[in-house]
Amino acid sequence: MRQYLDLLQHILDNGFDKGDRTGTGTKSVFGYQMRFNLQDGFPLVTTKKLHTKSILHELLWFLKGDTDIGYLKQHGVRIWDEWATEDGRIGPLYGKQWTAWQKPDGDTINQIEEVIQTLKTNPNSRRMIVSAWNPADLPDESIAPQANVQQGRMALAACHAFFQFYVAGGKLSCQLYQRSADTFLGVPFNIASYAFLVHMIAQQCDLDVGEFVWTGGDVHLYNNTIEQAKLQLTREPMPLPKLVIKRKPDSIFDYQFDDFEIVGYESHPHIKATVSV
Ligand SMILES: Nc1nc(=O)c2c([nH]1)NC[C@@H]1CN(c3ccc(C(=O)N[C@@H](CCC(=O)O)C(=O)O)cc3)CN21
Ligand SMILES: O=c1ccn([C@H]2C[C@H](O)[C@@H](COP(=O)(O)O)O2)c(=O)[nH]1
Repeated sequence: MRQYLDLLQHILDNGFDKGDRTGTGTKSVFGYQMRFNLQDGFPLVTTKKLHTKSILHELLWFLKGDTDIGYLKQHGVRIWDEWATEDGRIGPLYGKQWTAWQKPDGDTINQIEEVIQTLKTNPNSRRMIVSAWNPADLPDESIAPQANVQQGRMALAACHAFFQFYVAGGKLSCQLYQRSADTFLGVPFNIASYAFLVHMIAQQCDLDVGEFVWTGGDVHLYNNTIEQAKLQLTREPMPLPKLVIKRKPDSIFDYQFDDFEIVGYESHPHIKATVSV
């Protein structure tokens, strides 16, 4: 994961000091791209230990169309706790937009299902896109996440907002546009999550995996994660692990946690950081 270390260094060298919604303050650059050839291994950061269980449960939760943190809590995943209402809701975020985008006529669109259908029938299409960026459901930045949810809006505006698939030479690639990127805590999760998703969709469509291209907008290191980023830069990356999917479920919506095994994940120790809310 040299690409990730290069990004940390790039922000330290070129980042502007920039205030932000959470009040923590950041070092920030605008626009950055990383490419991961998924044939080279599964892109899990190795210069700190990642909690893959949280990443995979979160993705399976999105695919369920679920926006209630009950499922995450049941599995001991706490990464959405700070943004949920007391009764566990985060509003119409990823799960809702991916699988049940609201149409004006009352019907809904399952964007994941449609993309898979197109991949199977017309893989040359240049329109294989999923958008979580639904302006009608965006929160008001000046009030708390929970207050937005009470008004029927997203707790946070979608960060991994828009992704596109591409097929060439029998391989499935995906590019994500992430409008806002917490490079220390969020980005390692986001890269691994989309890598899981590409493997799952490739299996469903009988394709090999190609590249995951990560494109970031406001790419920042919160000021309370700068020392942690520097510590990571003193560590040598290790060889990437491999992902094994043990079964081919009937649909993208039928995967279970136990279907996945990460083989050979070696990493340096975990590094603690406080998430900015
Ligand atoms: N500031 C901020 N950064 C984010 O990455 C982020 C948000 N807010 N809000 C919404 C979601 C929630 N996500 C999160 C939230 C917390 C961790 C986190 O604390 N990670 C720790 C512990 C992981 C665990 O317990 O599983 C880590 O060390 O990676 C990661 C992603 C990603 N998103
Ligand atoms: O999947 C995610 C979700 C969130 N983030 C980060 C990016 C920002 O640091 C915050 C969101 O704050 P905004 O003010 O809405 O930009 O969360 C992430 O990196 N990955």
